[in-house]
Amino acid sequence: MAENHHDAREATMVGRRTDGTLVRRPLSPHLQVYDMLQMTSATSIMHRITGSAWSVGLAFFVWWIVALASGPAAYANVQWFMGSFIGVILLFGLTAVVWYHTLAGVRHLYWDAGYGYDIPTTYRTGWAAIIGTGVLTVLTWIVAVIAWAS
Ligand code: HEM
Repeated sequence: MAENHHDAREATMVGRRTDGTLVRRPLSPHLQVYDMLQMTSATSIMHRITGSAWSVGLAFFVWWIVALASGPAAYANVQWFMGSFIGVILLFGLTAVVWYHTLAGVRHLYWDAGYGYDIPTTYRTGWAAIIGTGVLTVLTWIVAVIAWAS
């Protein structure tokens, strides 16, 4: 496995000068030189995915607001969909998406202030964002269900 990575890297490091002679030039590391998904890359990828998912989720929010202004029939459609099995799964997923993106965003603010760049801290804050997402998502739904039932 390690040898394959080495070969791939060697291959990309060889280039040609304008006179045709070979030259070995340094390139910044790319995907093929990493052994596995690490906390740094995994949390970064999830931040971008949740940012995109949040943008899509906003379309549902707009649907809800427009329906609210359009009258009872339009609003009933939204209520029906959001209360369906798929609607509830979607809203639950969106809750997790929004919490993760926000917590990872706060992690960025911490970095922007100049802290938390060492590997152990990166792992601690990464786990905090992941576990925090689970806890806050469940708490949000407990509060929502209590509010709905009362
Ligand atoms: C309506 C709410 C939001 C939407 C739709 C949204 C969407 C996005 C998207 C699509 C990206 C990826 C951009 C890219 O990779 O080119 C992104 C990145 C980012 N978001 Fe959000 N976001 C929202 C709220 C927030 C909040 C509340 C925070 C902070 C608490 C935040 C912090 C960040 C940061 C720091 C990045 C850059 C991450 C990086 O450089 O790797 N976002 N957002």
